[in-house]
Amino acid sequence: MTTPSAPSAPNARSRDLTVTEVRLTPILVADPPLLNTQGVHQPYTPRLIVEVVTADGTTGLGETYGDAKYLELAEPLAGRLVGRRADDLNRLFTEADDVAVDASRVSGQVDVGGLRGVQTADKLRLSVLSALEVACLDAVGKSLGLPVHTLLGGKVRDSVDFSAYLFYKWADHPEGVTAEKDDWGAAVDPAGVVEQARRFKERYGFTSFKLKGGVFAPDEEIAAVRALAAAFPGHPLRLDPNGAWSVETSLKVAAELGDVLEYLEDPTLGTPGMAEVAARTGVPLATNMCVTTFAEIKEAFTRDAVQVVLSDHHYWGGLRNTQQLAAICRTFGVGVSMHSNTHLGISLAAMTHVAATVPNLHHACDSHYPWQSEDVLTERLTFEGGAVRVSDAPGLGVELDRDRLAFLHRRWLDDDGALRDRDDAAAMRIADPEWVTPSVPRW
Ligand SMILES: O=C([O-])C(=O)C[C@H](O)[C@@H](O)C(=O)[O-]
Ligand SMILES: [Mg+2]
Repeated sequence: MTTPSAPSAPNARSRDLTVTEVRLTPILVADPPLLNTQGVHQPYTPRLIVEVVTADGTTGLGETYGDAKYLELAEPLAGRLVGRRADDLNRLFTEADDVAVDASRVSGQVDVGGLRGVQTADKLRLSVLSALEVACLDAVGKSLGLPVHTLLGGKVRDSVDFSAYLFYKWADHPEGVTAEKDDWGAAVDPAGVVEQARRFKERYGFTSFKLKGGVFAPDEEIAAVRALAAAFPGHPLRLDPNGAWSVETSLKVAAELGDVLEYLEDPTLGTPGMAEVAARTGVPLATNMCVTTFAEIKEAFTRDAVQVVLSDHHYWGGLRNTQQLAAICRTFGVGVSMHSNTHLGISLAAMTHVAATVPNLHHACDSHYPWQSEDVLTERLTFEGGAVRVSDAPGLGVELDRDRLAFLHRRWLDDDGALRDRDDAAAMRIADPEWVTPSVPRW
């Protein structure tokens, strides 16, 4: 018997995954005047771009929130990564618990900008670690010639469905505010929402629609969803007022729209309220506000408060935690979908890789990406038939455009600090000086 000759051993240097440098670049990216229950999006929103460089010369990319509270943590957490291998992630996450979080950043209350549930020290750390994890996985994948989904155990689908994320919006940011012009026009009534949906479908092929609600009185939003149902019969529809309604209002909306909604998202704030609504309606409830940490799962699932959890690798702490969340949901018979804040192509690529590995992802994912005219990639990701193809290229399969990154970083440097923290209520006060974040329930 002949012994097959051993495959040539990889050049050890070419596989040295020791992290030698982590580059953190805060940027400001253009954002249209999208309305939500707290106010309106700023003309530019902060994001943080992370580059992890390994000793073999590979650079991995990650992206997360860019507000000051995340930047403060990014430096010390990145420091923990330098000198460690990029595939030594479990220990990084464990040791990250020692990194102190400024107590003034942790209110224990619902996040003021971004509507992502309660603020905790752990969640702040995880929001930064997620970008480090994604950048490490990108670097490891590039170095080994493997796509990120393979590092996560392999894809179970070749493309990931996304839904159109409809917003009430103004045509322009308030007069006098420096902003990029967008070509979507205004959407402040049912006809405007239907027109926006039509354009989403034409441009990207989306076949399901989510309307961000909590902006107008519930009857107006019910009328908008009814108009969508009439214009797009049979298309899954969702409405998300970010907890702006009382239990009784939630039940009224559920009764009126029950025949056309795929699910109602965070109609009311908090697990007890969601549980009460869920007990009194057959319409499935989804959340990215009352289940946003592992600690919140037990109460919500045992009370049957939510039927779908919208995962988000940013605040859940990365792609592997997203898989763990999906496994817990599967155990409890709870559905999984995906939440999105304003994000760029690095995050869309990361979302697509992890979504491709989750067997029980039965709903189209949210993505703000179509609203972002700017990116830091050499090539934008595209939606075809409402879906993003899962890349089989090494790592995430995306490439950084350094000139674009430098341009968007320059914008951040030039800002006087007014835009470096997302604050939708402050942005609204420019148009309406009397505006205060509405107390909930608003209706
Ligand atoms: O599903 C959600 O709740 C969101 O996407 C929250 C976001 O912050 C959205 O409301 C926004 O960007 O205005
Ligand atoms: Mg939501």
